[in-house]
Amino acid sequence: MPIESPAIHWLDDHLLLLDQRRLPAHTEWLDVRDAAGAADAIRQMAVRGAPAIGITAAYGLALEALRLGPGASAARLAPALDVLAASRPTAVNLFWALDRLRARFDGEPGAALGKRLVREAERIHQDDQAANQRLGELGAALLPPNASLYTHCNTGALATGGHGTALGIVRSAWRNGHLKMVFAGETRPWLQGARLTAWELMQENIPVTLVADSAAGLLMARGQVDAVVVGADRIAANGDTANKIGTYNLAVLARHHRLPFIVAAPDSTLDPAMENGAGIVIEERDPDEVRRFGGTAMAPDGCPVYNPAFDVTPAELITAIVTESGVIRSPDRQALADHFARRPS
Ligand SMILES: CSC[C@@H](O)[C@@H](O)C(=O)COP(=O)(O)O
Repeated sequence: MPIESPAIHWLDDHLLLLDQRRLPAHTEWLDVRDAAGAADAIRQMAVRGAPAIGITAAYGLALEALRLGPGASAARLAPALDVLAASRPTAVNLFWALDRLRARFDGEPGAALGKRLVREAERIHQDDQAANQRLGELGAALLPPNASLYTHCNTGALATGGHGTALGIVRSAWRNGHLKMVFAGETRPWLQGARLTAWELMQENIPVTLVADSAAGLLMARGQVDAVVVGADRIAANGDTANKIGTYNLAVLARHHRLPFIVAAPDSTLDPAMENGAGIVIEERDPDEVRRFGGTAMAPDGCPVYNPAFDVTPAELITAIVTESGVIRSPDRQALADHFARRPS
């Protein structure tokens, strides 16, 4: 049964992806037919956000197997796996999803292999939607009544059709009547918060106020924020968390103002093989993302630029990590190990 969601339409032999580089109001679809097309969509951020990247990579590999038909085999899929794995480095969900598909290589090759990969990709997508619902409810239960939240980047349902991760908590809090306001940081340089989060919340009449990233400190100092809620791209075994550039700044501010700093992510974002945040590869992107926006120059041509797409928040600044299988309070190596031991396999 093909899955239909707002931004990823799986149509058996191709994948339609809503192009997130544009304002969602200006809907444009990308028609992806193979693994190279899926990798391109991920690299260019036509599809973005850690869980959506994993889901798209899974469908991309399944598409490749369908394209190979009777010739599909582990050996012939190896180049497609490599292309997808090289698309973006930071979000672990990409590698986790490819591993889940690789685990289905054993068994009959050819068309049967294609069917197994399609089923696994659909399962990853469905599991993610269920995980979003659950973690949204668990996270909302941590908030005070009538909460004003600050969020960063876009962690929403736009890509996967789920509830969202940090925005899953926002949605659940809104449904429970516990949400007063969401401050959405615009998230320079790519402006995911301004373009996507603000749009997404406005569609559901959830109260949102867009702010420049640099306004966060004043808001907190003036008592207008009760908690900061963000997503994650990779969480190391000690709880250090990679997320969109600017997240670390918010965690430092939240600690100074004694505000809860909550990270929301599915279990697929936990990377027990990564000792700590120092080992996480931080993607660096095109300097022109900082120098220009759209067709407009924002800085002198040729101005040297440093454009890391993510940063790492040390675990000691995080109040809780919320996944679909539980809340990890005061995350550290032991708390993460306990979470892994407790969660259903
Ligand atoms: C959607 S889960 C959280 C993160 O993936 C999100 O905050 C983020 O950093 C996305 O980065 P992006 O570069 O837009 O893919």
